[in-house]
Amino acid sequence: MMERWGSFSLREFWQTAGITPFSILVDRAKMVTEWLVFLLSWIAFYGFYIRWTRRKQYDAARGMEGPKAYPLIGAGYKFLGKSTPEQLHQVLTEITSTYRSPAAVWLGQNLCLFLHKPEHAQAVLKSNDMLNRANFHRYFNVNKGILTQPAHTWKAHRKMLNLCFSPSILKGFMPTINQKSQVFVEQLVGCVGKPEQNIYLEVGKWALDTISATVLGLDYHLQKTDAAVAYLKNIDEYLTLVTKRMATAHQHPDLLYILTRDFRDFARTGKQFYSFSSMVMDSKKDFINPEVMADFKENPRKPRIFIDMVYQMAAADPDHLADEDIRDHLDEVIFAGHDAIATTMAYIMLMMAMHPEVQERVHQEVMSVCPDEGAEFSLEDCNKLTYTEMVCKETMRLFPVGPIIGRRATADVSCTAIRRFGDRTRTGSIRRTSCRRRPDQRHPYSFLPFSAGSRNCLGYRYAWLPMKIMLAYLARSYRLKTSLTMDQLTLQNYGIIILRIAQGCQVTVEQREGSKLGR
Ligand code: HEM
Repeated sequence: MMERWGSFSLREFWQTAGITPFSILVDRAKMVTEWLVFLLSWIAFYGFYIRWTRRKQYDAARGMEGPKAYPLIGAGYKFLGKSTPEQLHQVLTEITSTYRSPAAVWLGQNLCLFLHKPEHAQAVLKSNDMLNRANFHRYFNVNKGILTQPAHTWKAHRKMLNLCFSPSILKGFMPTINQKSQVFVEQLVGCVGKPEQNIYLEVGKWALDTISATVLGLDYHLQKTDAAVAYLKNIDEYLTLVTKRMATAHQHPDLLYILTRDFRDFARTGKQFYSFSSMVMDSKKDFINPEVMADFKENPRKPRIFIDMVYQMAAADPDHLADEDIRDHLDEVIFAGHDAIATTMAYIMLMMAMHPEVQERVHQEVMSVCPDEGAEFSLEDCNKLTYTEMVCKETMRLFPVGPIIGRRATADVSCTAIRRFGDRTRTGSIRRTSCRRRPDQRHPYSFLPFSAGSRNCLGYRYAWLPMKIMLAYLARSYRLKTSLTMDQLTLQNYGIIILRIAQGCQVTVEQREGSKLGR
């Protein structure tokens, strides 16, 4: 009701006095109620929509074990405040050790199934409807290479890139792999007699040097210079930021992430991460000459080293394989290749240092196959190193560098114990294995260090060569020791897909009697 004093209304009088009149309060309450009704209807509608479009997933998850899920957040609270690699490892281990496979974990409104039974892993890895990587790979910000591509573009590329690790190519790598391992043991003389130290960086340099000189065909002599040190040191910071983002819900949307301080650090470390592939692409700039192009055209199925094959694919299909895509292919193989080999080798060395009797047996085997310190190992020699291979496998069983394989279903897939799960369901498969059974009684999918199925590790045949050869060179000339024990090791999970031992490769290095290295 408006009473007027001359030309001055009562409402204006109250407002001048700083008091809100009752009629205005009623107006506001009405407005707030209208907004609340709108918001609640919208939430109800959205909830109904989610429930309806994901009804298959809700059906599938019913009856499965898993942490309690709440509306909107699902079981996301499990990751609350758990954003460091150690904490992430603990959460993931807790989930897989508490709930039976397949365990249903709702992350927000997305259903993630954790499978850790060999039969379940087999059903997933053999299925043609499970060839897409899980969504969390997007946080690495590299998504057009062979490792991350969606299945429809990946298939043709993988068919070509399989040729890069054919027997004839691997045979051709042997002198370089030997030479790089020889450099490693020569450099290790510098660590003899020093107190216990983490030599992970040295192992990383060896791995990157070997990958560059073979898979990329470019020898930068990375163990003799510091050219790769910044790249290698940057990796953990980059992966820590990716891990934090994955475990922090409000950092998921790109629009919010770019406002954070972490984004600035991610951009900086990302630049360093891509610096290696930039150097490689610069080195290859003048590579595509008419002669090379003619060879690409005439021999499209000829086995070539990885980098040449990528350039051949780009020449054949320039519209779909631009410079950016070439860079992603290179970044992914450089990272997937060197990091997996370096971490696995570091753990094998640590395990040998912890188990002297095992180390002595490896030494004996190497000496029985190729005792001369200057002599190279052949492919036949490598095949004879059976005990050495068992030591590598046991280390990979205990510390698989890729502990989780994340895949996304594009159609219904059924496993023995999984009823059905539909589009957009994510599957995290944690590999836990048992060594108690006799090898012939074990399920073939109970030990998968390189995964299995058509999207398994591209470089698994190659990986065995540098690992066995470096280990043989090492065991021939050195003895490693450590004060660490198994229960002191701290496990970390980076970016959900990478397992690390926080202590790296903390050892003392002793030169064996009779070794002439550095003398
Ligand atoms: C000890 C050494 C290695 C281990 C334990 C390892 C393990 C793995 C695992 C578990 C995967 C995931 C497979 C899946 O999703 O099913 C993978 C993928 C891959 N690895 Fe390896 N890897 C190693 C060395 C290498 C090397 C040396 C290279 C290259 C030179 C390489 C290149 C790749 C690539 C390109 C993929 C993606 C394959 C695709 O998506 O088609 N890896 N690796």
